[in-house]
Amino acid sequence: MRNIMTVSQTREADRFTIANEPVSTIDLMERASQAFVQKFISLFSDQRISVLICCGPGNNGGDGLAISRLLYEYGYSNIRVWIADFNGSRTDDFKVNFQRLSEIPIHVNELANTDNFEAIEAAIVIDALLGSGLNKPLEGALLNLVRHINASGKQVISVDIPSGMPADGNIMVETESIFARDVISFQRPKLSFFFPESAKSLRYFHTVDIGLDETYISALKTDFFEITEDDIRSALIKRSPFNHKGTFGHCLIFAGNINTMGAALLSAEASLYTGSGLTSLCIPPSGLSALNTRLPEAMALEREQLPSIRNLEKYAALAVGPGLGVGEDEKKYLRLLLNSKITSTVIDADALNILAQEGELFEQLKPGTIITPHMKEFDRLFGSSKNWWERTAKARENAVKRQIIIVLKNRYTFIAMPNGKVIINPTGNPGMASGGMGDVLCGMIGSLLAQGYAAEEAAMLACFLHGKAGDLLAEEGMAVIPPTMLIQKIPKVIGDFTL
Ligand SMILES: NC(=O)C1=CN([C@@H]2O[C@H](COP(=O)(O)OP(=O)(O)OC[C@H]3O[C@@H](n4cnc5c(N)ncnc54)[C@H](OP(=O)(O)O)[C@@H]3O)[C@@H](O)[C@H]2O)[C@H](O)CC1
Ligand SMILES: [K+]
Repeated sequence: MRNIMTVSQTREADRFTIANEPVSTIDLMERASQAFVQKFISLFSDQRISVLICCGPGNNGGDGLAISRLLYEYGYSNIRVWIADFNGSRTDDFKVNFQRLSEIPIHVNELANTDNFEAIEAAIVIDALLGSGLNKPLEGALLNLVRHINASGKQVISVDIPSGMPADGNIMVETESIFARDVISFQRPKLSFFFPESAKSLRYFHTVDIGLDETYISALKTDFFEITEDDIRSALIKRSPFNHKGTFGHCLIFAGNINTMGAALLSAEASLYTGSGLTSLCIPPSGLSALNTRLPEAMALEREQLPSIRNLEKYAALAVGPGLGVGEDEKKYLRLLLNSKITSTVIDADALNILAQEGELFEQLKPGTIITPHMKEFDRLFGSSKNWWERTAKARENAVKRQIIIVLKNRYTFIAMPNGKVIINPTGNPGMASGGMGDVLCGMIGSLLAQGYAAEEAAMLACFLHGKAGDLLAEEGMAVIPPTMLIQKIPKVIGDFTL
């Protein structure tokens, strides 16, 4: 896991690195600027491109000045610099870089404290106005400059973070900032980049290593972690020669209704392709011929038969909810299943909507149960929130209080764990935004639970592999990814990490 630092922890890591490496602050700034420039060159290799670098008075601006000099040294000659120093005091390292820049022929314009800014001619704007030192919302001339840059329609590349964007996740609806196409962020992504409200401030982010002490950083106590490929490699168990279908468990999926049988089929197919030894799908009779035709590997269990089954614990895991409906029969059977001896459970979609209506059933969830709400389902369960920061806080609080795992689905899914940590899944892409993707995820989680993975691991693995399968398809040129196509990719993704 890669821990995500807060701004104050980044400052601590700075201080530790400066004292212990040791390295001077000005050399660290140079290193950060070099790292930025290397990434910039990989994005824009044409040295004739015109670049305007907008610098504030702090160290973010100091980076901007160093970046201007370095770009010039790398052959980018069409460079101009604007300094927006409206009332802030210049930091020492800003002053050093200002002096260094004066020794090379780059046009520097110190902007007056006014709202009258000249038109931006350059093709690219590098935004080094404010970084992680932001301590209040933008206002006055600086806010107008930010609006002027945004209105120019030019491609903006931000240094460390879009100016005006708070870094630690609590982004208010009214927050205004630079809108950057790319952000080149130092050492770690900022927590805010993973929150949906970040969409108004940036499109892509890249993280560059500036040589802060990693041993120190990984020992910092943080609440948010990002899943890495190494985590997946070490968590996924390789199959052994003497394994048999019994080794990989039996997943029972309770899903589907007359008009939403497809959701049940998607979950069952995802369970099969994720590797459970056996998959049974519990559906109404109207879905039986579809199941037998489409998924010969899966077994059918008619819904009405549920009460007569004495040994439900033969199912190693239970996945409930996709396309289920919220009628009285569904409520009755859901209650029966959640009260059964099956201990590994994932609850999705309509089963969550039933829980939102049946408070006492929700209160009785077994420890280690996984719930997978999207935003609307989450708000139905836990009440509305004014922003994602508040919603995430509620997810953490409830995961701890109820000792359950809450998979709060989004572009970057947040997995709130019973120990209070939030695990962020980095995989996935906009091509996956279609109905049915959640049903696939639910089937994958059920399958991993059936195979014996602990609930925390099953949630983390399923989210990562699900997004990764989508990413592989995107790399193959798929702009739109139908869930059935994603399912086909799951065995390959698992193979990439285990074979
Ligand atoms: N380890 C690293 O990641 C490194 C990062 N570097 C770069 O340093 C910046 C952070 O630099 P810092 O000087 O701390 O802060 P900023 O440049 O972001 O801000 C400067 C000052 O601006 C004032 N401020 C804050 N909010 C506003 C606002 N809304 N409007 C106007 N002015 C504002 C504030 O000063 P005050 O006097 O108001 O307190 C800030 O202090 C980081 O982002 C990186 O780019 C290093 O270069 C290398 C190591
Ligand atoms: K910035």
